[in-house]
Amino acid sequence: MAQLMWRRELLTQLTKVPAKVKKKLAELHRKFEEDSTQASLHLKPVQGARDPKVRSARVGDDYRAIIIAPEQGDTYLLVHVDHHDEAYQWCQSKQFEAHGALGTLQIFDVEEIARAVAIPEESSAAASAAVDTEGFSAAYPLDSLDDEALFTAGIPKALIPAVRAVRTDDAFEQLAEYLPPEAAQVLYGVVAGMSLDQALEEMLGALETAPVKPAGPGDFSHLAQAANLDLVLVAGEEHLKEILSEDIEAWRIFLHPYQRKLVQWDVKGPMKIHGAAGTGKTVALMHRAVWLAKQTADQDRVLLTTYTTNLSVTIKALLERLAPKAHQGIEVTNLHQLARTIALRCGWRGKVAEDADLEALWEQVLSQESDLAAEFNQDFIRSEFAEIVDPMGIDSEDAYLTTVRSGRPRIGRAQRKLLWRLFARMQREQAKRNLLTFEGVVHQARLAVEQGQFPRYRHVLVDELQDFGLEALRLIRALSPIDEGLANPLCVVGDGHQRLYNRTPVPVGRAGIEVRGRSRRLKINYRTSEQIRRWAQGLLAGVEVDDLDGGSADTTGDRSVFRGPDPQVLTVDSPAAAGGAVVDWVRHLLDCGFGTHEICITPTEGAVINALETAGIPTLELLPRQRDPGQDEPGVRYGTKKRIKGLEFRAVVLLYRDTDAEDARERFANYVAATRARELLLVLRT
Ligand SMILES: Nc1ncnc2c1ncn2[C@@H]1O[C@H](COP(=O)(O)OP(=O)(O)OP(=O)(O)O)[C@@H](O)[C@H]1O
Repeated sequence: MAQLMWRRELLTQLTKVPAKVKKKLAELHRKFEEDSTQASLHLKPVQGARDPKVRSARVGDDYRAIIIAPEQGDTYLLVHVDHHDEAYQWCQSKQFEAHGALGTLQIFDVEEIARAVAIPEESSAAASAAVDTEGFSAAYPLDSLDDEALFTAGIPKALIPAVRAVRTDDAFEQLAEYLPPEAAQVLYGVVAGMSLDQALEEMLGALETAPVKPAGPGDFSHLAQAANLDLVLVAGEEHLKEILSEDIEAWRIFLHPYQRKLVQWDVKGPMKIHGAAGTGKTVALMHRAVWLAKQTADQDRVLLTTYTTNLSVTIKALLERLAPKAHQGIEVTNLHQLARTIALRCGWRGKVAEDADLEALWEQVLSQESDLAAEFNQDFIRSEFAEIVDPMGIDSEDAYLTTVRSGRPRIGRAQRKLLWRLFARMQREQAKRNLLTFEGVVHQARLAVEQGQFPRYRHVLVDELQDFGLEALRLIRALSPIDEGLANPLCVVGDGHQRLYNRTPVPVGRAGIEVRGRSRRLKINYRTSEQIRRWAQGLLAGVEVDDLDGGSADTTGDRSVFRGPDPQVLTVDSPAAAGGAVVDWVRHLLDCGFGTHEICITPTEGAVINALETAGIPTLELLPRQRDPGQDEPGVRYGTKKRIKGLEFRAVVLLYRDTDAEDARERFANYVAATRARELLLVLRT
């Protein structure tokens, strides 16, 4: 039986073609599955096409589908649909080849590249290759790769001379636009200083299986197993219907090969995925949850937990779309909800302390122990409790004396002993009133699970791990079957650049979650333009960012899949001036066709919101525990930087105070805020 693989870009084209054409495409697909002889399918060679494998099929009076017929095997590729003339024009000078080293499909146009960048004569390229491989000149990082290495990196043979001619970053950036995307990614890694092997592993995620190599450039039979960025094998009628439906988003069906490998990585112990904002971590985690749920017995439970409520609400809705059936087997919640449920089910009957409760207790404790308290700054006492004692579940002097307090001001043993008296008193006062902080509830839940009062899950998956404190890590460890030796017990995902709540990085290893050898980093940004990604990354220049397990996060080779305008940075001298600038900008965006729901302002600033309302532009506050209603409810969104975490918008206004640069926490928050923007970012400095 023949197979027909579909190219990702068809999805965007499908939104523009009439329903009749989509129906014809579905018929064509079915015919392939039934009988692929070219006579029955009426595939016609395209006159004058550079690549002899190009065929066209009629899908409506004036519409043609472009199909690539294999030279070996029985896998065909549906690569384009358009009006007759445009479709023929599109495929005229392109080549379609299965790459001999990577095993992926590559589409390239030598003529187009020659028009855009100068390609040297074969002979001079060969001469320069000979010089470089003998090590005489290594002026540009790519010089270290000879022709064979460039081929191994995924460059089609016909494009090797063009790559060899590159001598500067600008020339490389220009050429990279035209290279097959996976090859461009590998070369970006090399240009950033990686060895070829490293770049192949880091950028394409070679985990353990080598790609299946095609018998020749016209053999597409192994493409389904290759690290293709943009081909999908349609699996059955339902899948086809889904692809042809209006609202299919690319993330639901096209995973980056690295994401795909992580989704289906069968591991013996806990695993970790990290990566900067927008690199598709949540998408990979959701697909993994579905993959696990589909192979789990009915009685076994799968847990997916986040730190913030808003992200868990968003994930729940996305999972329903991703897997209408399998999502029912996945429990989605956030850490505090989870901990509270466990604690309540296990008999805890207390109350979670509000900020006001804690404030009143601190005042009491500090006045009762005024001599002791006078030895320290009061803010220091409270923050030491909130950031160290409470989240780490410290309940004895010994534990406090020996705890690691990374990121906190240094204090000696004698000072710790004095401080402990205050903390112990605070804990006693809480216990008397049956009050627990959120961290305290997490601690109770952890104890209950460890004592066997609450059943474990078969698979546990965690997002926003950077905000989990030590007790929270211990809780998720206890909830997963790590100690039972079962496969895929726990998958944790996070990003040290986005730590907003838990100030002190806690390596997962400290909670007994051993991920060595099972940790991978995603590098390709799908959300944000390259310009916004770089600007946001610049906000954290000089800040040490951790990899969630005691190492540092390496952003070498990080890239966005698309480019856009530079962020606009304006200085304003008052909130009223900021309001005026925002109104002008939003009006301009609305004129360009943006919906109000696609624009977001952060943090909340009354003068700006009033200015919009006064100008007749509706606004909508992003609320806790609620999903963004999307286009159903118009209004320019606004909310705190914490609230918009986990969301994304076409355009974002970031109200930036220059003093933010002095506070590491604000720098992280600004990074999170800026990386919510997909296309446009306006930064208003005050
Ligand atoms: N393979 C993919 N194809 C297309 N789009 C993708 C893919 N993977 C992720 N995306 C899109 O990229 C955006 C970011 O993805 P996701 O939210 O998973 O990233 P993240 O790493 O969890 O981000 P953050 O840490 O900033 O919250 C989303 O719009 C998502 O739909």
